[in-house]
Amino acid sequence: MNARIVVLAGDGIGPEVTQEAQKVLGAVAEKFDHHFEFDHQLMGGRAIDELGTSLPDATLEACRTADAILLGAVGGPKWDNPHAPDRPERGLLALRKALNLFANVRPVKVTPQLIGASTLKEEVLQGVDMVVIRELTGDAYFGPRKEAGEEGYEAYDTMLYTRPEIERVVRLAAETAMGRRKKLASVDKANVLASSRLWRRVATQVLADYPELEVEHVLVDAMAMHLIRRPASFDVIVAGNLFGDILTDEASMLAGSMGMLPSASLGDILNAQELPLGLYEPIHGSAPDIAGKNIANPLATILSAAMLLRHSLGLTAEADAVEAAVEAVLQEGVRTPDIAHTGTEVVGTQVMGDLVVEKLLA
Ligand SMILES: NC(=O)c1ccc[n+]([C@@H]2O[C@H](COP(=O)([O-])OP(=O)(O)OC[C@H]3O[C@@H](n4cnc5c(N)ncnc54)[C@H](O)[C@@H]3O)[C@@H](O)[C@H]2O)c1
Ligand SMILES: CC(C)[C@H](C(=O)O)[C@@H](O)C(=O)O
Ligand SMILES: [Mg+2]
Repeated sequence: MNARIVVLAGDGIGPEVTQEAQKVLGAVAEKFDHHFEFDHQLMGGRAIDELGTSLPDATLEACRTADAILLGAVGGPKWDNPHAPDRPERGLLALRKALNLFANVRPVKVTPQLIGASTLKEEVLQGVDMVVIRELTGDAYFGPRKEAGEEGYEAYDTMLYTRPEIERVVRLAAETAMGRRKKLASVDKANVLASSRLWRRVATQVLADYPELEVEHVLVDAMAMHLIRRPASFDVIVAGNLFGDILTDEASMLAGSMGMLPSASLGDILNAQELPLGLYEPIHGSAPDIAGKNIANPLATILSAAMLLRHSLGLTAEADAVEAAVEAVLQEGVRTPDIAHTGTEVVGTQVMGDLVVEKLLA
């Protein structure tokens, strides 16, 4: 097949990890006889530096017309000035919103080979295999906001959800659970927040259509605890934008590192007539502390590329092959520093990418 993949490398380790994912996608094209065009576009901090805006019009247009989008990460201390007119992260939020990518799918799977990389006990990690579906275009991220300004007294961000916003993401989570172990946990803070009470009411109504599902409503603070106490008991978790953001960084440590969790940001896939345009990105950020050192773990981005193959290009065998190649490399005890433990061989970002390619082409 022919596909145009927009690559938004971004800032910090973004270019380092997307380079490895592109290498792997190139190997997929070679092995399976596809033609992928990689269309590099500016977004985030570099776009502010070069074009004065975090999401240039040309980038948005290239994304809209692409078959899929692969993103590294944006942001960093260079652009942290609170008085600057634009921020790298704003471009990412604007892109998600413009493409109506309301569901951020974040699978959390503990590979047996990585249990040693975690600080948690083996019996807690055994069998962890969940999908967190994070709502991505609502909540405090997009509600009415007031910045304080230099001498400002107050500032606020409003947690705003509407019924349709909750309905569509909960339905997507329910359908996902129906195709898995039929368990769904919906996260909210309904004991305190009005938006969460609406979330719980709407979720309950939607889930009435799925009597086969085993449903639990969990308060977000308790969820933070349950995630490390009984992670294997979760199948699909659905949460609002902010709670989902925080809980998945926590959940990444079940898998061993932030460098292991991929994600797919999708729109209305339940009613789609054709393969959906999606944005695929690791859940981690631009990791300024390790940028430019060739030590970042590229696997989250490589696994995001596998999700891209599966969801936006419909290439299931190819996606499986990438995931199998990653597993094979881990099986051999090769690790980037973030997931290294006793008895493993430590390699850099580029060698990790090369080894995945090698396994893929073997
Ligand atoms: N999607 C995105 O573009 C995205 C996501 C999260 C954060 N950010 C931005 O990134 C910047 C840095 O944020 P942060 O430091 O809080 O979070 P971060 O995710 O960049 O880093 C947190 C910690 O995890 C480590 N880490 C992250 N990815 C790694 C990888 N692939 N391999 C090995 N270690 C890895 C980092 O070294 C750091 O110690 C901020 O500007 C933030 O807004 C962007
Ligand atoms: C950088 C930031 C806007 C982003 C978010 O909060 O959505 C990040 O943390 C993520 O998880 O993708
Ligand atoms: Mg995050």
